[in-house]
Amino acid sequence: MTPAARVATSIELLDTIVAAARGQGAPADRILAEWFRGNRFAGSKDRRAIRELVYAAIRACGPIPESGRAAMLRLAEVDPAIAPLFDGSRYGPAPIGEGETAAQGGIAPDWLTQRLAADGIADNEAVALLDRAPLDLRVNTLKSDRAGIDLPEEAEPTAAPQGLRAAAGTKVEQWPAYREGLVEIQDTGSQLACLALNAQPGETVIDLCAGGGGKTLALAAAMDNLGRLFACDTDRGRLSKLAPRAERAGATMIETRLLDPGREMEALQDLVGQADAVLVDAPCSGTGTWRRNPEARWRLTPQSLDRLLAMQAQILDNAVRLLRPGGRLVYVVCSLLDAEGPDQFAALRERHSALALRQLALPLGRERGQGIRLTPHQDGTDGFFIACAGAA
Ligand SMILES: C[S@@+](CC[C@H](N)C(=O)[O-])C[C@H]1O[C@@H](n2cnc3c(N)ncnc32)[C@H](O)[C@@H]1O
Repeated sequence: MTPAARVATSIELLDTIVAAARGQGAPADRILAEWFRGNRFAGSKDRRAIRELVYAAIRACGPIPESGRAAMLRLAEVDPAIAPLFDGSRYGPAPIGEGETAAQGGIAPDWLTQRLAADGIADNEAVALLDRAPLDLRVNTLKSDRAGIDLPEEAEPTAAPQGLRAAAGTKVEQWPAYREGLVEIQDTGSQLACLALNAQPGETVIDLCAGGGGKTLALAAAMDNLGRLFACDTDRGRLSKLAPRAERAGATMIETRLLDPGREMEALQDLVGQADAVLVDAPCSGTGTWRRNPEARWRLTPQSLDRLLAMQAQILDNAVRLLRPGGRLVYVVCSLLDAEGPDQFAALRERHSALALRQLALPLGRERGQGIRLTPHQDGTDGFFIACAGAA
């Protein structure tokens, strides 16, 4: 493909991505993967270039753009290599018309940019939300450890006890160490969220929003496969990804529980008052993960945020019921909005006055409200809020 044809294709893909974001359709990654599958004439260099262009254009727009072309014109404003490719060539985009307008730049839709700024995420902190994420790994202590592992490529230790950072684009999935479960791909912030729970061998631990089990696997390693570890989620598809991952990681102790939304406690009755520790990695707006998922900022609305806030409060109340006396709860969101983090946690402690604040000692992050905030700018991790409370 010519460079101009790649731009034209990227514009078409951006049209699909914008429509999907408006209608809560497929994520950008899936749209790209499907296009690549159906258009084999695009070689690996074309695919890489198109992916780069599409994501650069998504990052360059703040609010959702009118069209793929407007998004690409916005990229042309910040990348001088793009405008000359609007050359009207056979497979290229039409020349830029006089007075044709580009999409608006910025960090996010205006309402969201303002909310983040009010919550202390402005200037460099805001810009860093759209950086490219590094590739972080966690060495699985069920099979190896950071000091002893032999990897095919360089990786620097991170602040997480078993964390390593590889060069972006490293094909970790092709490493024998990955296929054999010695390393997992996991952001340093996620690793620290697991560390905050301080899960110990022999304990009863509940990962209440386990999803595909990224954090569950880290908890199983911390517990050395000893004790009881429950991975719960309302999403059957996500939860079903855990079994093969657990097998690869040698995590043999995990029991999964599929929960019915709105009736979660029915599947958890036998665990009421039993847990030494509950991790609530709650569904959230994901404002801290835009580095990986920049088009997510076009999907969030004030209404969907309100729904998430209600869901988080409900899940936290469920978590409290699972704690044994003296048990602990760690609340995690990969969001930098105070409403989802510090305010949600403070409201939990107001509803349950017997919950005592537990201080966290993490190697990264700064205090925010009653917990710790990690940010891409300050900590080089995804954005997180993490807090811990203990039952009387
Ligand atoms: C942030 S994700 C979890 C990610 C996961 N812990 C990991 O590390 O990969 C939040 C999860 O909460 C789940 N969820 C949504 N509503 C829930 C509910 N009422 N109870 C439990 N889990 C719920 C979602 O399906 C989603 O998988």
